[in-house]
Amino acid sequence: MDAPTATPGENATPGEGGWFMPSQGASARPPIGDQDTSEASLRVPAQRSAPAAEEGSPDALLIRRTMTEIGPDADKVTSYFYALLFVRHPELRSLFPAAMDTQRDRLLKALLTAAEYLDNTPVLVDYLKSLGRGHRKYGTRAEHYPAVGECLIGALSRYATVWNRETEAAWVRAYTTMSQVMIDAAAADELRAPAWWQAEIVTHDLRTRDVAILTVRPDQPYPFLAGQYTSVETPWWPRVWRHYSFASAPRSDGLLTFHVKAVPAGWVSNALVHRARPGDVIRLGPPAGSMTVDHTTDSGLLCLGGGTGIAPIKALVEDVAVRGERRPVEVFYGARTDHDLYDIGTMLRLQQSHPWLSVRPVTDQQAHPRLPDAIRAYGPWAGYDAYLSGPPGMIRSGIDTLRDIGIPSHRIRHDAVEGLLVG
Ligand SMILES: NC(=O)C1=CN([C@@H]2O[C@H](COP(=O)(O)OP(=O)(O)OC[C@H]3O[C@@H](n4cnc5c(N)ncnc54)[C@H](O)[C@@H]3O)[C@@H](O)[C@H]2O)C=CC1
Repeated sequence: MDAPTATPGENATPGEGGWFMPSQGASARPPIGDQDTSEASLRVPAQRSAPAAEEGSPDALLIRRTMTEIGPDADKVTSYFYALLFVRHPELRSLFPAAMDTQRDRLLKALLTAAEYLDNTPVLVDYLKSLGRGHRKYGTRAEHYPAVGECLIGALSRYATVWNRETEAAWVRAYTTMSQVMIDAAAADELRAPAWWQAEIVTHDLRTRDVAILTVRPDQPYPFLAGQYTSVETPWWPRVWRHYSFASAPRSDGLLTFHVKAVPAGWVSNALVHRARPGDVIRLGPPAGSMTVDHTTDSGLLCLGGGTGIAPIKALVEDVAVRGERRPVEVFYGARTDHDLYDIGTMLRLQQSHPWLSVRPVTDQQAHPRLPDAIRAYGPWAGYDAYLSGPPGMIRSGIDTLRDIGIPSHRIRHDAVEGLLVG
């Protein structure tokens, strides 16, 4: 779930949620969890404030009212939805992971996103197109959408306080329109890209006890932009997908790099860090995300990368270097301790090669994060575009700090953080 945000990481980047979304993940990613949380959470249209409850088209008001009503029963609605789906359409069960526990909150998150942006067509359409393309890797087909819609409405109608013909009609209209955008986007994507890529692990470099840098070779060309992320499925957890940002700009040899941190309950991350070896083959979904460099300007880039969040920041730096641009790029690389600065050597080498780049490591002091605040000691930052990547808390406080020092919201880019979406 990726959206138009100018503000996401299992190094994971923020998360993908779906109407119909076979992926697991604890909540709130991006931290969203496996970091599972991590990955899940971040990807949503961030940086826009939610409309006031009373604003909007009649359908949007009805849909938001249902969402508010079912809020306290969100878990029950989701469980009931999947129960209906698998009883009425048992053929769809195989599209989902064996363990559904972590999958369940995805549906509601996607609904919340859609409900929030119902009247913001460009945002919603971009979001749904990305979702539609991303669903191809699950084996989702056009004929599955009506089945999902029927069970969704069955679950909502059971738990909404007010459910009448008007409410149902609003949901049917909204679901029909939205699912058609997803179906069309998937069909268009089918003409130009595979549903997924196989990628062989060529190197596996364990940098700390729990962070590994993996380089993989896709089986066919994999077009993407620096700053984007993809979803990854390992052979050990079929149909469980997690998001990871690309840690390099596109390379002439076609190889892709990921930084992965194993986190408690992070199935995919743990497998990638502790089990994966060169020769193993993983699957990749399509690229997504809008935290990319605007090459139509020469503004400076102020980049904050926390922990494995340094991965897409490194890709952005490489992107600027490849283009031969000489715009100032200032990177603040945050970590809990010096030991956690697992890629500082690479960043300092980049700094040595590029006079326009400065890299400043920032470590916590007595367990207190110093990352967003550290930028106050430098600057001025007028004229800079800001890029944030790391844990959700860092992104949130980074946004506050950046706004506080006068960087307007439209110049702050990051993958989506779940909390920002609903908040
Ligand atoms: N595109 C993205 O946004 C990406 C996000 N990530 C996410 O980054 C995270 C990395 O995890 P770790 O390496 O364990 O990071 P970590 O928990 O060790 O923290 C990294 C840095 O962020 C700071 N930080 C953490 N929480 C903060 C808060 N509430 N306020 C201010 N600063 C805070 C820490 O002080 C440290 O400098 C994961 O959640 C991962 O999903 C990873 C890759 C890409």
